Amino acid sequence: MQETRMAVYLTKKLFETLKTCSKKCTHIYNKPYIRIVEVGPRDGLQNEPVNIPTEVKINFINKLSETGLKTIEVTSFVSPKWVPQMSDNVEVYSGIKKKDFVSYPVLVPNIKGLESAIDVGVREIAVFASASEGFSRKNTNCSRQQGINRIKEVIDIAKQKSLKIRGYISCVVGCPYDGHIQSSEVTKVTEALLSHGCYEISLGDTIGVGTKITIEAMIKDVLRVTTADKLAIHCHDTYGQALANICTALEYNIKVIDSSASGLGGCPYARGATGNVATEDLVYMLEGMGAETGVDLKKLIKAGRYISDFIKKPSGSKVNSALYSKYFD
Ligand SMILES: CC(C)(COP(=O)([O-])OP(=O)([O-])OC[C@H]1O[C@@H](n2cnc3c(N)ncnc32)[C@H](O)[C@@H]1OP(=O)([O-])[O-])[C@@H](O)C(=O)NCCC(=O)NCCSC(=O)C[C@@](C)(O)CC(=O)[O-]
Repeated sequence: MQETRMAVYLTKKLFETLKTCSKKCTHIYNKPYIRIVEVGPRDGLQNEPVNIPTEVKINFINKLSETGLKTIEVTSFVSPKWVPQMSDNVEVYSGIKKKDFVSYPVLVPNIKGLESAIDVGVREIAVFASASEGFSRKNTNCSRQQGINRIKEVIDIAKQKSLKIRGYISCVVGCPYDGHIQSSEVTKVTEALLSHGCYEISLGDTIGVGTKITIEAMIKDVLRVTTADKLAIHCHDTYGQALANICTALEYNIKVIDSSASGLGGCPYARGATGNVATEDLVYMLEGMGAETGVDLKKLIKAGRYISDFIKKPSGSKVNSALYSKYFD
């Protein structure tokens, strides 16, 4: 009798242990993977007033390539008259060490830019449209619809060359020229870019005015016409809302997030826009929430510090400021 009771007790104990173990295993082995799209070398540097030597850009990208990031947007093939900082696009793209399994997209506004990108061997491009009329005109010198038509021309050729095509939509909640943007406008542009052939749409809060409420309303509207696996979020941190807004996107199952090492960034044609959310802060937050990013934070901090030291600006990343001396002094 005594032995039977003991056997029952031991069996129960064993089941409890297995249950705990399987819970732990799920936690360890089934972490949700969040893909970070590093935009520092492009969005981060395009607005810098000082001329950054090509070699410095290449070193920065090579350091980022060593961190485990899987997507690094390296430059843009836009008009050098409009964005002089990116005029060394060919040299930057040709000069970087390209790692297997890392994608190095470039921003392309028109066929001229696409042709140059193809000539230098680019495999992935990013096209960009605006949810607002005012920003479209200031940034690309055409109306929103003309911009979408131009993108279609670019995509048609890019598809023939089997390039991957990512799409950006700027000003998804607010525009520096038109003010508040209706979510339905973002949804219309999302639908157009997806139907033309973008594999993913990055929703850009270009001037960082979004809050949980406005970002949530916008995402909900966009999700009427697509699914979360086709979306990414791109938050500038002008009002300190970027991480909160990213958490909102995560709640809606958006698992691709754009960010910029050291929090660099801003668009020359978006008055008042400051940097993107810092990649270091994003990685720290995501890993702290139990997600997997595949990024080595220590290496990332070094890459972020390399570029902010060069441009003689304090790092825009709180995590970089907090951890740099701990790791490297
Ligand atoms: C779209 C255009 C070209 C129209 O600009 P335009 O002046 O109407 O174009 P154009 O066709 O009349 O050309 C003007 C001159 O630029 C040349 N040109 C024309 N295109 C190219 C090219 N691709 N590569 C090299 N040169 C080019 C062209 O050859 C010509 O030279 P010229 O004959 O006078 O000597 C211009 O407005 C432009 O380049 N805009 C890009 C502005 C930009 O890069 N903004 C920042 C990126 S968007 C962003 O940051 C937002 C995002 C994506 O991060 C998401 C978010 O945060 O929301």
